[in-house]
Amino acid sequence: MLKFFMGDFDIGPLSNMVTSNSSATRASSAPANGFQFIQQSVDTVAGTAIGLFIAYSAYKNLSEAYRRGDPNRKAPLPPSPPGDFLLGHYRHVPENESFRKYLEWSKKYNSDVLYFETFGTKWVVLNSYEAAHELLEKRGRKYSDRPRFVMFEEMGWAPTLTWLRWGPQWGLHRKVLAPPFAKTGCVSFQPLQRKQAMIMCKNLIENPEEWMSAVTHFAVAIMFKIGYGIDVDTPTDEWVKLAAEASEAVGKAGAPASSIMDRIPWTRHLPDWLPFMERLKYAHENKKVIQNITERPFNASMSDYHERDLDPTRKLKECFVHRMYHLRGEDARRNRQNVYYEEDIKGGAATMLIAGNDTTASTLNLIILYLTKHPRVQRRAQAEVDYILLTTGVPTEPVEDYRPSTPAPWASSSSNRAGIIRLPTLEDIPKFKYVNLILQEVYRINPLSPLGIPHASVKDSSDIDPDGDDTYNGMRIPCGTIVYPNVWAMNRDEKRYREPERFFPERYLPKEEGGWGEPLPVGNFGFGRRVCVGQYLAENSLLIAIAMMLATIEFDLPIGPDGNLKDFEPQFSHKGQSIVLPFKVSIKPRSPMVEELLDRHILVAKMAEKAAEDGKKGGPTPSA
Ligand code: HEM
Repeated sequence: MLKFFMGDFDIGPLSNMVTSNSSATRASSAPANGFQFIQQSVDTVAGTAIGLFIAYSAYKNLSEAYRRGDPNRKAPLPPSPPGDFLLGHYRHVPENESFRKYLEWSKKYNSDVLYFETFGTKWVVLNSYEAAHELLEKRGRKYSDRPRFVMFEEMGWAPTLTWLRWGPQWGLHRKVLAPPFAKTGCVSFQPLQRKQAMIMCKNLIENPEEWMSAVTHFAVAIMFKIGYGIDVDTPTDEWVKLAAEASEAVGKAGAPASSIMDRIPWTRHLPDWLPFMERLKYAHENKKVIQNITERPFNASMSDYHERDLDPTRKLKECFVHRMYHLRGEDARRNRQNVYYEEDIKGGAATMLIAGNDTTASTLNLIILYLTKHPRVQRRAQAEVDYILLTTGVPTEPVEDYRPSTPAPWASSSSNRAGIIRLPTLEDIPKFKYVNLILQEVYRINPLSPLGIPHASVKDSSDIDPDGDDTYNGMRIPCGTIVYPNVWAMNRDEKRYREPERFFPERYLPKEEGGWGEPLPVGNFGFGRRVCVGQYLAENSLLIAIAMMLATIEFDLPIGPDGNLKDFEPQFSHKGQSIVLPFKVSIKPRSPMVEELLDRHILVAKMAEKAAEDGKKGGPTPSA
């Protein structure tokens, strides 16, 4: 039976079935001896098969009619590859790297929008920027829902903005979380980001073997401070471990809303030891990790809050949890209704942590990979940083080497040819044009969420169709369909990008500056009304971190056993997020001076932070 449901549907000639059906009718009235029992069983199976065949034919005819676009019916569905009876496309969409398969089908069926269905769960994949822009951005209100993330529910998530369905609770969370991370709002976090960037560079230089921990620490320390007011001092801190475990649990959970539980929700009640329920087992095994990351930092932050609230000499921290509790207290004092419950505060802080730390760290890992593998790009970016640090101006033409007259070869001990005497600041960031192009090229070639986080369509007051179905380029998108933007495919679209597999940051420069004038990549932070809340915060973190690394560090290929530089083929994981797996890299300070420079600046930054925190008691400022 199982094989029947899972396998391709093939029921045999119709004449056999008619015969079997009539014998089924006869057998039902016959006395049951051994032989008749067998015959009865055979007939029952045959009868069931006929019933299923009729149901299947009806299903097929109906869906064919939809596909053809019967003029009396609605527009046809977008094209889709053949599927199985009942299970539809479930078995046909690969669990790993499905974004590649979707692009392949998009070319095969010559359509940028593809349609899939499993047990009544419908989804479309948008393989072009044009489709994503039209549906998710221009018709954003209709496409701002999320599907139910049944697997994540099984993992035990508190209400988090990322997974919330479209509605008042989503609106409330977004209203609270978005303003502090808006372009202007997140300026207040910049001193913290710069301090952590300097600490990261120092850790990279001191312990190059553990370079990935230094990067993780950078991202975790920022999010813990912003969310909970907790200082995460070193890469070996227990909070880093906790955050890394949670990131791994989410990262390996598979693409959001793609498990069998998401497609067929009742399967969540099946035993998790069944062979096809591995992802349910995974959800159960990782429940504790999700519980830890949601509860433990929150409890620590709350006990700090209560201590400070009772002590008139101490100021509350400028963090999300303290700010939200302070506002709750204010509401209570003024007899105002408070709509943000403790669960919401807990969920909001956990959202920031999970959505913000791993994404930033994984992007930095990719940056280090591409800088290491492309020394020409690294040299050009360093030249830009050197120029800006020394002249405080912006290069008027491409700087390949800030001191072209110095004949030192790249990767020599004298790589700090410009002899920098200061470190990048946040005011410098807008001037780092080439550094920003490197970041854009990393977004394009390796989007962290190749299929984004799925949206879903809802009924909208502007709908023409009474069922809330929508039409795009003559194709019908039924109401309630899950929508995946294939960001990976969009950023490899040959109509937009020449040689899409090549890492070439100059492609975005205008033609008169020697570039190809190509558009910046799209979709790395999502689309429309669900676009990433933390985009500006993340970009500020990334740009100051990259600039700080370029100013102080030289990345090179690792040294092989023969003493020469050894090139390598990076390995990636595409389970959930697309990340690069650990690799070896040679990390050296650009000059002995940079370590001292880092030490001095870190000390100054810590003192400034302490002074701000020890200010007189009062609630956190509204922008915190
Ligand atoms: C490089 C870093 C990051 C990347 C690549 C990234 C990517 C994304 C993507 C693809 C989405 C889905 C958007 C959509 O559905 O259309 C998203 C949503 C979200 N991101 Fe980020 N993100 C990053 C950093 C951050 C940070 C630092 C925060 C912290 C505040 C954050 C908070 C969120 C939240 C709360 C959502 C859900 C928004 C909603 O559903 O309404 N992200 N992000």
